[in-house]
Amino acid sequence: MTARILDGRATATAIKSELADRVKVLTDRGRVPGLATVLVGDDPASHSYVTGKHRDCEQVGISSIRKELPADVSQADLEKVIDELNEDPACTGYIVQLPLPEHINTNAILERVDPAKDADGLHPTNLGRLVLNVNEPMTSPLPCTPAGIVELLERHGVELKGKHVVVVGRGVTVGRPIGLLLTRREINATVTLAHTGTQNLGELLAQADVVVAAAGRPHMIRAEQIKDGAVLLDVGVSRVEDPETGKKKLTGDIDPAAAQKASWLSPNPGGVGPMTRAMLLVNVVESCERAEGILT
Ligand SMILES: Nc1nc(=O)c2c([nH]1)NC[C@@H]1CN(c3ccc(C(=O)N[C@@H](CCC(=O)O)C(=O)O)cc3)C=[N+]21
Repeated sequence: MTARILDGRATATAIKSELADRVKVLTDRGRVPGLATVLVGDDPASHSYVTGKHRDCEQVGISSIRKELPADVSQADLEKVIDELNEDPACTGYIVQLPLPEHINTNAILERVDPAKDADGLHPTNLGRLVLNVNEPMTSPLPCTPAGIVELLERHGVELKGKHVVVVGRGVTVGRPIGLLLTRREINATVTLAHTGTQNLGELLAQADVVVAAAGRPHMIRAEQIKDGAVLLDVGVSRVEDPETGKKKLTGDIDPAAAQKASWLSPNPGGVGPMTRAMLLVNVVESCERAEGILT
């Protein structure tokens, strides 16, 4: 068997075209959604991610604001930028690109973001609402990657009800929050959260109907570890040197050979990455709709 592809690019394109219609409704009412990005330092990967987000915005009619700060920016100066965005009516949602430099207190920055403008869904208030299940129906943003994974599976008709999902990775953006979403009653999956300290990962993977690989370890999930017909989502990315060309290339957490055994595969690139970006746009549009009283 060769896995069918969970096509994140095509799905993100479909979501963007739906969003363009909703953006038009807002714009016609005189309210243009605006995404701001805050980028600290000059990491080329972060730059290219942020550029992609601005391109997405343009495609759906969302205006965008780009703030760039030097790598040695002080905590106070970065907080000033956050305060300005919280006040700026042209910015209806924003993200602070992670990771931030070591000298910055990242949690203090994330907490300073106005929860109503939190396009990442990573503000403690919004994560707390996710735990409390109060963001049904949609009273606050969801974290983009978990929401993107659920949307990608739903739009391909992959059933999660009663399934055992093994999540590998405990990061704040994916591993920790995704179980909260997948175990909601309307989705009803069973979730195991594994990480680099898990001793019996092999046993867990052998039982997994769905594997969410989000550890950031190149090709750590191998074909022989997974069940025949498992659904695989390759979320982690690393930049590793290609031994043939000597160039750095993007590598996921799942060994490509595993695709032969899987029923569905979300590839990397082309899977969850574009979905994450699409859900960021969803969060920006919804925060604007909420402010207009269109979404309750
Ligand atoms: N505050 C914050 N929010 C984030 O959402 C956030 C962040 N910080 N820091 C970094 C990670 C990483 N991330 C990606 C999103 C999309 C792709 C993506 O679309 N990738 C394309 C390939 C892009 C390429 O070729 O470079 C794909 O998977 O097909 C990748 C990575 C969001 N992140």
